Amino acid sequence: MNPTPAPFPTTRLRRTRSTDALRRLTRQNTLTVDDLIWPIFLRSGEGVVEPVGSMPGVNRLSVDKAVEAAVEAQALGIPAICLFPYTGMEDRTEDCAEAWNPDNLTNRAIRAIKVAAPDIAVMTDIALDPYNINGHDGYVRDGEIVNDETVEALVKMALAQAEAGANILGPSDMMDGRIGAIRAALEAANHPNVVILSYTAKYASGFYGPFRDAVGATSALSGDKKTYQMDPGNSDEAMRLVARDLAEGADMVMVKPGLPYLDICRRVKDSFGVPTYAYQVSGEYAMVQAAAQNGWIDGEKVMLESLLAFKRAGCDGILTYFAPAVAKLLQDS
Ligand SMILES: NCc1[nH]cc(CCC(=O)O)c1CC(=O)O
Repeated sequence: MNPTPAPFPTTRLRRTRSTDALRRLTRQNTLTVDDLIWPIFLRSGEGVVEPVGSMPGVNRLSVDKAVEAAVEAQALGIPAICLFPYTGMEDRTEDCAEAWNPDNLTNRAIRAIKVAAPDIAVMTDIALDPYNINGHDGYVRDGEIVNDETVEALVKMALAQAEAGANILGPSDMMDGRIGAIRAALEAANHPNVVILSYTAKYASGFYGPFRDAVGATSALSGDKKTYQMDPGNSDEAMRLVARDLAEGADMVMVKPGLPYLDICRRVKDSFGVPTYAYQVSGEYAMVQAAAQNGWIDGEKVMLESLLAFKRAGCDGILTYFAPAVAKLLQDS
């Protein structure tokens, strides 16, 4: 379809923009609370709400406070919450065994949230970085991030999370073959309905900086993640990754970071037509908040506009630290 507008003044494209009613009537994309996944940070302790310096408005929460957040999110109509543990050096070992401890921070939080807010979908992160002595998402052997051995550990981590009651597993590690291995293990362990939202096109990005502060990974990480996360120059490779992950049993796919990679979101949606998500990551959030705090932009407007952009680019939903703020705004409007 390629409509040819009649010449001016028969066609005046401003006509349909001239009133709020007409603008609403002709709007193609809208943002709703159903589009939101809220990432939260967990930490040990009780009654703890600890601000993350580089992410104004975001806190690390002890399990009891995370439960309160989940109850609030459920009441706001947010469909899913995503859990990330803050860990210190004492939680990190060479074998990363804490990652599949049934009583680790994430697994305790999943169980508590499923009791208090049973209707909200609980999503998790699968990667070894919170528990790895060197901060990498996979095992490091002689300076190399090894693939296959890491996948075996990721499967154990995934099963422990499914066992705790997680609804959506989010492998964020970018190892090859992990989706198929996790899917087979879930089927074998009688978890047929656990969803895999694969971090499929995850780029080696500078936009993850504040997140690494939030989870305590900044000082732990040695080197960079370029041998497993994608090169920001690539686009075709993302299509091959999506095809691969779908073939291995992913139910939903993700592009990450968000705004700088909207072209990838659009290509994925057009090429595959599958449930497609974007992660508006910590650095994107921090940029908006910092500029808003300085009075340089209208934070609320930019928040809504940036999230609507994901819908326009074809995304079915967005992981965003703005989720509760947006949900409240949408409720009031
Ligand atoms: N596997 C770790 C992980 N899971 C989500 C994020 C980033 C999220 C954000 O920046 O908001 C990262 C960081 C990384 O890969 O170093």
